Amino acid sequence: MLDVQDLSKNYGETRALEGVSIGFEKGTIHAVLGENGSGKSTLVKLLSGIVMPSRGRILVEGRPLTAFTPAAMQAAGLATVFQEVLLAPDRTVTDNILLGCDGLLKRNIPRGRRRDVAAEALSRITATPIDLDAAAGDLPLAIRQLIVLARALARRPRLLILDEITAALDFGDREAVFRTMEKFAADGGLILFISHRMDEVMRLAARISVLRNGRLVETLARRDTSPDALLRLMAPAAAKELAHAG
Ligand SMILES: Nc1ncnc2c1ncn2[C@@H]1O[C@H](COP(=O)(O)OP(=O)(O)OP(=O)(O)O)[C@@H](O)[C@H]1O
Repeated sequence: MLDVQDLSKNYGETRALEGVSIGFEKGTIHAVLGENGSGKSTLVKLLSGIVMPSRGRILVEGRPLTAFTPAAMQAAGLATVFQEVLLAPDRTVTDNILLGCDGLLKRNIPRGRRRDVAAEALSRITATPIDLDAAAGDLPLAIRQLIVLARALARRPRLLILDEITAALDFGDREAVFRTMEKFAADGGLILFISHRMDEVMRLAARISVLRNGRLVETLARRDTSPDALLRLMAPAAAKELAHAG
């Protein structure tokens, strides 16, 4: 469904991503693991059209993308939820969920239906009651995180990129978000899941790609690996130290 081939990004002398090739399959939760600075955010930014690749290709359903802009990525069916919660603080929860939906979708939602569409998107990811008319900026971080996830889902993407989104969530909301992720994949979508948390990765991901120093170390099936083995792939030196300390 999504392939990156020889994908590279340089910032001056820094090789943030170097020759990374990964095939992502539909109906899968695919995790990308790596230490700070390993290139995870750079991969997400490339797939979101925020930065241009220095080299390499991105293919969706076998077709190489020719434009690298957020609009082009959205048109190809990708939606990203970023680590930093980006929303319009003075606008209502409803406005924020429908904000950025493409023009077509906006025109298709009559005024009176806007709140229903927003409520439906939120109900898919949380049982927490959220005031749809509140200014988004006045709400706690966890709620704001759910709003940006609801916004991504309202666009009905085929491919959802989740970049470290669970940190702010409490247990109940996190479980609700996991169930939504599993359903999204079961319905044939692809989730690219960026997380530091090994427990989340081992629980959710069917496939795992490990990055180190901007390079792909390996892509493997979860059933063929273990947290210890993944740690060794992510950071061989640290894993050795841990083993000695133990
Ligand atoms: N805009 C930039 N200008 C210069 N160097 C950058 C820029 N963005 C990232 N880098 C460098 O590229 C490398 C990869 O960074 P990246 O943010 O992709 O890693 P990461 O795995 O996402 O880390 P983190 O978990 O801290 O977000 C790092 O060495 C980083 O310092």
